[in-house]
Amino acid sequence: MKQITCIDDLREIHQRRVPKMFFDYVDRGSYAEETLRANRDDFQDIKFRQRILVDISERDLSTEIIGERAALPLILAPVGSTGMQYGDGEIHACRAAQAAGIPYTLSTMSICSLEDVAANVEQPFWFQLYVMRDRGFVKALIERAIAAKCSALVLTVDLQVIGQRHQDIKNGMSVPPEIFRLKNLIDIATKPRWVKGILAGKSRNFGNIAGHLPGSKDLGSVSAWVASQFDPSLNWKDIDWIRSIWPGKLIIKGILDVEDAALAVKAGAEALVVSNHGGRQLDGAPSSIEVLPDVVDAVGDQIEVMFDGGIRSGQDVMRALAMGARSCMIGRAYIYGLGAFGGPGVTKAIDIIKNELSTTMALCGVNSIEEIDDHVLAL
Ligand SMILES: Cc1cc2nc3c(=O)[nH]c(=O)nc-3n(C[C@H](O)[C@H](O)[C@H](O)COP(=O)(O)O)c2cc1C
Ligand SMILES: CCCCCCCCCCC(=O)C(=O)O
Repeated sequence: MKQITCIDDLREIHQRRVPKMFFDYVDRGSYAEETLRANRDDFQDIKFRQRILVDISERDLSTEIIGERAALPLILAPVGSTGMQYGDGEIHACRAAQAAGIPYTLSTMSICSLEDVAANVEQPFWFQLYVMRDRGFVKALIERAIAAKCSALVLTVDLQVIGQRHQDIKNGMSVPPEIFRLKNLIDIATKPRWVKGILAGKSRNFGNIAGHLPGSKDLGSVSAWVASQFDPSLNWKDIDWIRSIWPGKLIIKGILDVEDAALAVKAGAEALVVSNHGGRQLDGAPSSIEVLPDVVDAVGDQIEVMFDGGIRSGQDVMRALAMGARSCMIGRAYIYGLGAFGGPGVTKAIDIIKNELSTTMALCGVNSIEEIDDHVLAL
């Protein structure tokens, strides 16, 4: 892996090794992908102030994330269908995160179930919740997260309807995926490593939501399935209901508006994630980094503000921290590593970002995460 020097290298290998329908599901965004592009482009407008002759010999990248010590200000974001990128992908990713000393978030839409992951890792992980129409099922799901000793609940609030991903429709990325389409079969035949990895995995279907998947005869579009299952009536009052079941830390993910940020504070969440779902939902929404400073100004002293969207380097993490985020989630960056090499690829992605962050801190003359604020930026 010596030749791999950046997240883009992992992306390239992921693209070569994983069938196109699964790679595109990760890589692409919704509609015209304006927000997907903005997430990346807007980072590039943020420039650093180089500082020299500062003693930067003792740099410390550790920090606190919702009251727990973490080796880095980094969290692996919830990513649905991770186990389709690499067999038992959720377990590999969670192990890599824990070895690196950072939190891992298991998606409701994971392939490995809560129980599979809990049985195969050593420390608690976070669970991400989608609220479905069947509230009895949602309650049971939260209770499963409690039984699995999850240490935080991440409630995702920006996907009660799904933004259309054109490429997924063209590729037959339906529920379940149309792998038996001739084009997909031919593609899969050229990806023996992926097949081997998938066959080595034990989990094959969406482990958390068994009973809510369509039968093979009702094969349908992702949007039709989401419309039939996800609860579009979800609103702020439901937070109390979730709180009545979940006694632990609650993080609200998918905030892009200062008024919503204030409501998240009022709802008593421990943290919020400024996120546009990686440009996969409301196309035409601003990039996450564009709205971050306003959210931090409005609520940053009342709630822990986390950030995601477009992070592909330690420089991007530094930019988000400088703009007021306390920690960052990464989605595609670690999935590219997983698709390329399994667990070691996730470790590689985390290491790349860690080393880039460390070097960027040094060149900006800072020694600790707590020291990072807008003084590191050339404004
Ligand atoms: C393939 C894929 C699947 C995702 N699935 C989920 C999910 O199940 N739950 C969720 O809250 N967010 C999900 N997200 C959004 C991520 O948690 C995160 O917000 C996003 O990936 C951040 O942008 P980035 O990929 O540019 O880092 C998904 C993202 C990707 C790329
Ligand atoms: C077979 C394709 C799986 C589709 C699952 C659809 C649900 C979407 C939830 C995952 C997610 O958040 C995302 O951005 O994708």
